[in-house]
Amino acid sequence: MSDSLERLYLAVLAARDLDPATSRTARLFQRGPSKMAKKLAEEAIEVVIDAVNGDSEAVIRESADLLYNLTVLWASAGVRPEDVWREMTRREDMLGIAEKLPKTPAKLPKVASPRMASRRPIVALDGRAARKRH
Ligand SMILES: N=c1c2ncn([C@@H]3O[C@H](COP(=O)(O)OP(=O)(O)OP(=O)(O)O)[C@@H](O)[C@H]3O)c2ncn1[C@@H]1O[C@H](COP(=O)(O)O)[C@@H](O)[C@H]1O
Repeated sequence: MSDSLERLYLAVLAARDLDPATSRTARLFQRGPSKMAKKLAEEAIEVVIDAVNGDSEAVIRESADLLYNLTVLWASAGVRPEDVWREMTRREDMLGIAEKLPKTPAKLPKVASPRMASRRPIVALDGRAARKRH
């Protein structure tokens, strides 16, 4: 799946400077991040509605639209797909599955995953402490 997203991301980058009259992506870049964010939020809501209605075919279609709008917003924010994969790997190493880190270090597993055992321990900071570090 990441290959498809990476190909889409490159296509979005290539379309950014096309004619907004014929390219939806160029039009989104012309209208800016707030329009991109609005479209992404709309797609997320469409996925939610279709999932609640049990319409899995619609969930598939709207999820593809959601991922498209997400890659457009990534490109606009200067985020690359590999940046997101790296964060997901970091979480997977920390917790065994790619999920959000607990807010407090106390909830982190005592024993890191085998992959982490050989690495320098990552200390997960709560939001305040992390902000202070930068
Ligand atoms: N992968 C996509 C892609 N997925 C979804 N969409 C667009 O996103 C829309 C889904 O959003 P909506 O449901 O809001 O559709 P809509 O109601 O027509 O949108 P609005 O009228 O609200 O703007 C679809 O109708 C598609 O036009 C995409 N548009 C472009 N791409 C790819 O992006 C690249 C650049 O294409 P252009 O933007 O056409 O240059 C190419 O590789 C394309 O394949």
